[in-house]
Amino acid sequence: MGVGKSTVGALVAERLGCAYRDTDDDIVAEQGRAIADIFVDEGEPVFRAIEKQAVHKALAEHDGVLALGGGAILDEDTRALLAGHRVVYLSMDVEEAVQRTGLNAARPLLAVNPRRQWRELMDARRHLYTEVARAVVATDGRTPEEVAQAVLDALELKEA
Ligand SMILES: Nc1ncnc2c1ncn2[C@@H]1O[C@H](COP(=O)(O)OP(=O)(O)OP(=O)(O)O)[C@@H](O)[C@H]1O
Ligand SMILES: O=C(O)C1=C[C@@H](O)[C@@H](O)[C@H](O)C1
Ligand SMILES: [Mg+2]
Repeated sequence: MGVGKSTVGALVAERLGCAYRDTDDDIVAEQGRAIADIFVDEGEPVFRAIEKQAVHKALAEHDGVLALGGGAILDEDTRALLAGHRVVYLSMDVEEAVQRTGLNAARPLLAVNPRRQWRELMDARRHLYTEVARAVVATDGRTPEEVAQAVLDALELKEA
């Protein structure tokens, strides 16, 4: 969460000359409300069901760079579907995470105690991110442009 999936995803797409899409944006557009509102109104399980559908739709329709929501990999079917794709896990340490996300209420799962909640989430998820990833790219101390270049290098892709 807040590692730069949207920022870096858009930059990578620009460099490759392909389309960029973000499943969080798809969900907001389709639902006509913010992600935080879906969490508050209906709870996380309903959000995850909406997210699963959005990710599967985007993977079927879209050809280019796709940024996923941070929790999309919690779903087993989604992880199986991702196995056929060049998945990049962007990583960062907790201090960088707190700096990038702050106390931003738009990220409901970090709204109360960001440092502790981020650590707990990562302890529960790290193995899943690693499992689906073809490449792991550390983002700490790197600008978004440097991260985008590291992604292209890790996937052995050339700029268009
Ligand atoms: N490499 C970087 N260095 C410093 N700041 C960054 C970097 N990448 C992104 N940021 C900043 O961190 C914040 C989060 O970035 P972004 O929204 O792209 O993350 P995200 O992974 O898409 O988050 P979410 O999980 O909420 O979708 C933004 O303010 C962005 O400008
Ligand atoms: O990591 C997560 O669980 C989330 C990440 C965001 O991209 C959003 O999908 C939402 O805030 C949940
Ligand atoms: Mg994002």
